[in-house]
Amino acid sequence: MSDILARILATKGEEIAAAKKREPLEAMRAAAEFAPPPRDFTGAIASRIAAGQAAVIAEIKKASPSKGVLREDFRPAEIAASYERGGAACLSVLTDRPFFQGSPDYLREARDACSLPVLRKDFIIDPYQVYEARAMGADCILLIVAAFATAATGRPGAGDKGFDLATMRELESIAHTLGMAVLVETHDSRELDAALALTTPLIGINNRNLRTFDVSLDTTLSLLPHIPAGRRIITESGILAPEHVRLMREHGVHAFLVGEAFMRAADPGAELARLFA
Ligand SMILES: O=C(O)c1ccccc1NCC(=O)[C@H](O)[C@H](O)COP(=O)(O)O
Repeated sequence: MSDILARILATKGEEIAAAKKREPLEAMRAAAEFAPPPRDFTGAIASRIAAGQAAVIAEIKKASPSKGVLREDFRPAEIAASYERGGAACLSVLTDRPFFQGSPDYLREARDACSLPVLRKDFIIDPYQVYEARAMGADCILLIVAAFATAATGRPGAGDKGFDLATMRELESIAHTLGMAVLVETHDSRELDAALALTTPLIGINNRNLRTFDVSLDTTLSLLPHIPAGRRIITESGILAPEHVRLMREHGVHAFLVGEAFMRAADPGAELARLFA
């Protein structure tokens, strides 16, 4: 357990255990029932693409393990409003505190400041976090396939193709029951295979290797031929320049998850409009 993903997952396990003591599962379930109605995350992406535009999931993150602090002047509500003006289809808000300096409050503030659907960007491995996501107002959750590698869960034998597909399916099913979308994230062909065992149409390809932090847009290009029709491909990480957008669109990828390029700009929404003009 020496790589960063393993460390994040170990910390997440402790965090979840503490949260369950503070607020038991039943209470979190009830809170999810009283959350504002979900916004249509998948539909927001589909409608942009149907109109011939890029669908941008614009990320709100203060810091990351690979890059440190990205933005000192960090006001989620203002950033969200700026993203909406700049043409974002959806938002992604980091809620992990220890590694990304995120917060559930940032998600609430961002969602209240705009009309866009919002992804809870965190390391979701337990049903409790899915209810928690809905309770804080999330419209979509992220499932990172690498977090379900049987080596990562420490439950050898629970796996199928090396991944804990049963838990992935359970989390997807809870999210869908609560009216949320699911973005399933992959980085290689084994993870893609596992992702395709879910029913969600939203398949993310992270160009960043979460263990080494290497970023290559070839990751998306190499997995493209293996994704069946009917799934929506979202390229994630390392989109920093108009030529990156052009390259992806030339290969039929029209949905993007972008953080750093926007977070480093004085006006994140204006940078979005410039990058995707
Ligand atoms: O970015 C990291 O350092 C990182 C480390 C460990 C797990 C996840 C990590 N990042 C999450 C992401 O992949 C990005 O926030 C997202 O795809 C946007 O990427 P970018 O546009 O490059 O900020």
